[in-house]
Amino acid sequence: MPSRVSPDREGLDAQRQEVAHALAGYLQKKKRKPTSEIQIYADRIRSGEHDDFMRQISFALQDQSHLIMADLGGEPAEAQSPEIPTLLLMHDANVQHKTASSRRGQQRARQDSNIVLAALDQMAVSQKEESFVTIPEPYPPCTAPLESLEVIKLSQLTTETHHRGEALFIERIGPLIVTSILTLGAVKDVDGDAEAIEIYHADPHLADMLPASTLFFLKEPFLTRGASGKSVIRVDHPADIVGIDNLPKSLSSIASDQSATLTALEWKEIGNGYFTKQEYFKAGQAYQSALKAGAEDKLLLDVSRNLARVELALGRYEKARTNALAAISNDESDPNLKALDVKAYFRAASASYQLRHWAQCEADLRKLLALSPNNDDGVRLLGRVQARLSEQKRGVYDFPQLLKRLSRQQPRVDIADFTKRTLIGSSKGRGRGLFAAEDITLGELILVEKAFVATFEWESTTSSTKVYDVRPKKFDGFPAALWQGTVQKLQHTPPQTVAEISCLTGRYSGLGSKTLKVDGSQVVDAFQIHDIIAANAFAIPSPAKTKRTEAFGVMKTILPAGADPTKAMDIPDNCAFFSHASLVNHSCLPNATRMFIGDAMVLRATKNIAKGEEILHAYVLPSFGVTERQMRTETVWGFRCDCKLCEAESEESEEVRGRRAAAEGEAGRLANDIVTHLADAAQRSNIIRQAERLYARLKGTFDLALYEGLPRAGMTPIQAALAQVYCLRGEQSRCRTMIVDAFDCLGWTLSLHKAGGEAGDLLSPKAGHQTRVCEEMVGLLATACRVLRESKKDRKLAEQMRELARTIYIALNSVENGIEKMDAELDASKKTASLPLR
Ligand SMILES: C[S@@+](CC[C@H](N)C(=O)[O-])C[C@H]1O[C@@H](n2cnc3c(N)ncnc32)[C@H](O)[C@@H]1O
Repeated sequence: MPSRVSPDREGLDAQRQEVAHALAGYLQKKKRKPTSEIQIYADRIRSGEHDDFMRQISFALQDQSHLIMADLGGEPAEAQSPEIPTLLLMHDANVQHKTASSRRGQQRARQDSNIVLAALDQMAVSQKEESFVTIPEPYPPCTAPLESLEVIKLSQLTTETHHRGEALFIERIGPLIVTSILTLGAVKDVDGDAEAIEIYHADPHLADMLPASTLFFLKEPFLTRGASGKSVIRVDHPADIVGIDNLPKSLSSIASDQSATLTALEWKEIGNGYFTKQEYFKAGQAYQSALKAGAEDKLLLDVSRNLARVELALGRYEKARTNALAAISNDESDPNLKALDVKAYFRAASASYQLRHWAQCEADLRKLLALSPNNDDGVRLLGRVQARLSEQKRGVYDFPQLLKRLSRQQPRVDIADFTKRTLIGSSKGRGRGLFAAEDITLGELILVEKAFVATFEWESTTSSTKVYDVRPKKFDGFPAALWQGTVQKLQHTPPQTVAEISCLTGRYSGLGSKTLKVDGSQVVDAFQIHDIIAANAFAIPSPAKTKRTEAFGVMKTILPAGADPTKAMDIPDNCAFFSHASLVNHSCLPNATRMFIGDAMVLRATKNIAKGEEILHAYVLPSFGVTERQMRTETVWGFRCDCKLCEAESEESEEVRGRRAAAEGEAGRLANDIVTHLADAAQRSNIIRQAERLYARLKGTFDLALYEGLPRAGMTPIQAALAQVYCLRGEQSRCRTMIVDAFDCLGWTLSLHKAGGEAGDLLSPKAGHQTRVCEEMVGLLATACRVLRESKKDRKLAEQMRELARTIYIALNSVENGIEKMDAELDASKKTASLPLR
């Protein structure tokens, strides 16, 4: 039985049998009589139905299926298949979705508030138990102003219908229950008819925005089956909810409540009371009411300044800046007003800093310091913003210091982006891409970017959530907190940034890059953001892992997020997404490599890149075989790579690829043993001969004409191990030959004959194809340095190898931390030192 399932049609029949067999085997092993549903499910697989998620079932099972199969053959199986329950959930979700769709357009039954409220708790429990959310067929947010919609009652709603051109005017009743990324509640209309409501990506202050008994509008409502299987009104787009605070003038009579009876001063006092209690949302509402009540002159300035402070606390930086500027009197004759202007400028500057508008922040601070040159807060913030401006301009960062400051409490960095070395352009067959705006040398920074949103597993219980997506009928893990955080942040983001992010690739294009403010809210299409995240999110290591770069060894590059199709639910819990870096396209022969420091991505050149060349990194590591690489890129990102490496590998027969995979596995294991016990291995000729035979066997699997100029990465571990052994045995010539050969296999020409002008001159990419640098190169160069030091005339060359190793180390790690270990080992006893090359 093959351990990997090939996705082509031909193999499907055999796979179907295998999966059905595996499922039956699993049940047999568990001595469980198949429930009728499982039986039906297995039968359907067997008979060829369900082809659409056949592949997923295979993927889900493939890791376990060999164990299950072994079990059927009488071998004791160690693991049980955790995927079976997932398969069954997927099956249920499918059935429920089909049932719901068949009810489209049916009349809704009238319900009493008590019935709906009684069901609410039960709905929350079942949602928690199942703990997955369904993504329906995407539908757009309402872009029509409220005034243009016809108000309807709950009784007019029909099932599985989007009520376009209509709006509900409803009252919230009972509690709001937050489960994963959705908030459950209940509403009733003027007739006392009630219904449950499910709000996705709700504003974190929803309970304050819509306290119980508050009336609000819901634009273009959608009645559907909820997560619990019961009927609910589902709200996916936050802007579809319009509170009566936000009503357009023509409808404002609805909101004529007690706000008219209090004075602006009274509202300000109420706001201050809330502010003292740190109830910022309510404080903000009270200050808004003070403005509506006609605050004037000094009161207007005070309220605006206070509102700016509240908006800063709520993370609504654009509004914070607008209010701070509205609070400036420009009256320098009155020392009190002047002092208050200093405060307002500081709030404006703080908002600009958070918006990452560095030049604007500096300008705000200059105005502040003109009024009060020694203002401590102003001077301090000016220092920070000048550091950001310098990072943005020069791309100089104190990476070791940034790493040192990272912790679970502080996983984000305070830095500016450095993107000016790249330009957005069109990449043939790949959509948009990033291109070098100037020549970039191996090891240099290409870009540094802080994530638009980053989420860390310990910050949220919903960092990843199981999701059933009705479009591909796919049940998978999804970085739900990142999705929710992004939808929420976009509500309060300047339109230009919203447009930039909305331009990113996603299967469903929704509103595209159109930015719209309707009824006081930024309209964000939650489904569009879902698909953008699916195609553009990156998995990021936790700070603890990032700090491991301080040890000698190169941090593992982690694949971009998006469910790995070979492992359902295998999604990383720390995720981020970047507006600029997301534009980098894939190649198995990349010229860039990335690493993360907290929530920042650092992209470096792994070869010399000429101005105008496209920047490419590997979404999937080239060390996977071509079948696996293409299956991954197709499933997650919807494209098939057509690089030279994929082309060459595709031309090879299955037999050759299989032979190579087997030899690579054996060679990798032996190389690992050798470098772990290097001194011992160097003494044992039989091990050396075995390694040499394996090396030759592996080499023999490559057709050199087909691989002309292309890397053969699988050879590196055994070559590196042999180079070290030769070095330790004093076999200088063989060691040099092996190192040069190893570089050749990686796609580089390394000159080990005479010192060049610069260390970099000794290494050049082979003609024809792009190449990449990898961690093993550092070890190979260190071995080269050691072997060259043995000969007096090669001392200069030895030091150049060391320098080259350092350049590559930094290209891969971004920090020098840890390289000193290599230096120390090189300087220690020449004979006994061993380098950790793994
Ligand atoms: C992270 S985005 C990269 C930016 C994207 N090209 C754009 O225009 O927004 C990933 C998407 O780019 C495209 N892409 C990336 N690398 C590609 C490649 N080697 N060949 C074809 N399409 C590619 C695919 O559409 C993929 O889903």
